[in-house]
Amino acid sequence: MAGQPASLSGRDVGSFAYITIKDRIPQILTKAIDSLHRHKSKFFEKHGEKGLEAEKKAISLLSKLRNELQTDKPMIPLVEKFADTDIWNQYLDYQQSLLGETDGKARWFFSPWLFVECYMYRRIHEAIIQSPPIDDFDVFKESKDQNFFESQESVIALCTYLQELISTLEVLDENQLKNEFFKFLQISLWGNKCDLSLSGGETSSQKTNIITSLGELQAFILVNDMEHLWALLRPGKETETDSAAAVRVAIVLDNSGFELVTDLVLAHFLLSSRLATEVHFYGKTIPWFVSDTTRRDFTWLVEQAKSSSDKYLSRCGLDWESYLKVGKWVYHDHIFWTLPHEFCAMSQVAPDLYTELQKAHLILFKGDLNYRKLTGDRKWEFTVPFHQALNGFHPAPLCSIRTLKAEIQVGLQPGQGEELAASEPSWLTTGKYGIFQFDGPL
Ligand SMILES: O=P(O)(O)OC[C@@]1(O)O[C@H](CO)[C@@H](O)[C@@H]1O
Ligand SMILES: [Mn+2]
Repeated sequence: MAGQPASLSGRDVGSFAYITIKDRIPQILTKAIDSLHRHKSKFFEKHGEKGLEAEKKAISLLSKLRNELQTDKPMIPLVEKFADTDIWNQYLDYQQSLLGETDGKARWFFSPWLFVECYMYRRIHEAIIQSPPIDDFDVFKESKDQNFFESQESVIALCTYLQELISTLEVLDENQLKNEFFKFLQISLWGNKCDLSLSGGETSSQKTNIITSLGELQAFILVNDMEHLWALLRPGKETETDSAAAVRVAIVLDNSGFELVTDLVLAHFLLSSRLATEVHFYGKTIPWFVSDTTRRDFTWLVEQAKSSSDKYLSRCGLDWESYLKVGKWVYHDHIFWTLPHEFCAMSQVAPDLYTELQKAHLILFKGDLNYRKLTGDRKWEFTVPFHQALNGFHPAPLCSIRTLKAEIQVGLQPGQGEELAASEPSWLTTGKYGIFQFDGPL
C-alpha cells in the first residue's frame, strides 16, 4: 500500500526474521515430527494399522515441508479443502502479484515474514488434516500442557493472591482498586514472556512468583498506557449513564499455559471488581505459533484448574467454569486469527468478526504476533504514532499488551529506540521489554 514501509522479511540477511526462518522454524518442524514419532504407539492403540500409516504420512509431509523451506522453494497453494483454503490461496496469489517479473515466485526467504511464518503453521495443519484418522492431532499439545504443569507454583501463587483479594474487594478505595487493576495488567503482560515459538518449542515456563517481581520489572515497560485503560473502565467513568450497563472487555488471546492463566486471572478480577460485566475471549481454530490457545487448550486448562488439589486453584477453576456457563465469559474462535492478513484487512476479510469486536468497550490484544498484525509487520520508524501504524483498524478502543519479540516497535519517544539499541542490541527480540500501547476512542 502506498506510503507504508516495507514488510519485515527473510530477505534481510541477519535480521530476526531471517534467523527465525533459517533456524527457529526448522527446529519447530523437527519438534512437530518428533511429537508424531512419540505418539506412534498411541495412534496404533487407537486406530490400529491405519494409525501407523497416518503417522508415516504426516511425517513425510512435514519432512517435505522442511525441505521446501530449507531450500527456499516457491510457496505452493494449499490442496486440502478446509474452511479457509480459498482465502489462503487467494492471498498467495496476491503476494505473487506484488512481485515483479524478475522476482519470480513467492519464496520463504523472500516474501514478507508474517506471511511466510503463518503459511508454515497452516501447512503443518494441512499435513495433519491430510492424514486421517489422526487428523485432529495437535503436534504442540504436549509442550503447551507441559508449560502449564511446569508453572504450577506460579499458577497457584496467582490464584491464591486473586482469591484472597476478592474477599477484601468491597473495602478497597478507588486508588487501591486501581493499583490492583494495574497489578493484574502487568501480570498478564509478563505472562507473555512464556511463548514457545520464540524458544523454538523448548520449554519456557514461569518458575518464580511473578507478583513479587512486578516492581523491578516496571522499568522495562517502554510504553505505559495503563492509565488510559483505567480511565475507560473505572467506576463512575464519565461515559457511564446507567451504572447497571454492560461493560464488555474483549481479550484476543495469545499463548496457552502460564500466559493463559494470567489472562484468566485478569478477566476474573475484572468481573469481581465490576470493572467489566462480561469478558469475551478470542482464540485460534488450529494449532498456531506453537503455544497459541485453541478451544481445546482453553477447556483443558479450566478442567485442570478445577481438578487441582490446591484449594485456590480449584476454586478458580470452578468460578471460571461457572462464568462460562452463565455467559459472563464467552469463548469465540474465528478463522481470521489464523490467516496471514494484517488486522487492517479485517473489516474486508472478516466483516462479521469486525462487527463483533465493535461491541467491546475495550479490546486487549495479547502478545507479539497480534502486535505484528496490528502494525502490519512493517519497518516503521520507532516514533510513528501507533494510530498511524494501525492503518484504519479501530473496531473499538484497543490496547496491545506485548513483550517485544520481533524487530518492530512504534509510538516511542524521540531517541528512545536509538538509546536502547545502543546499550542493548537485542532489546527488540528477547521479550525482556514490554508495552501497554493504547489507541483510544476516536
Ligand atoms: O505472539 P507471541 O506468542 O508473543 O510471540 C510469537 C513469536 O515468538 O513468534 C515469532 C517468532 O517465531 C515472533 O514474532 C514472536 O516472538
Ligand atoms: Mn503466541
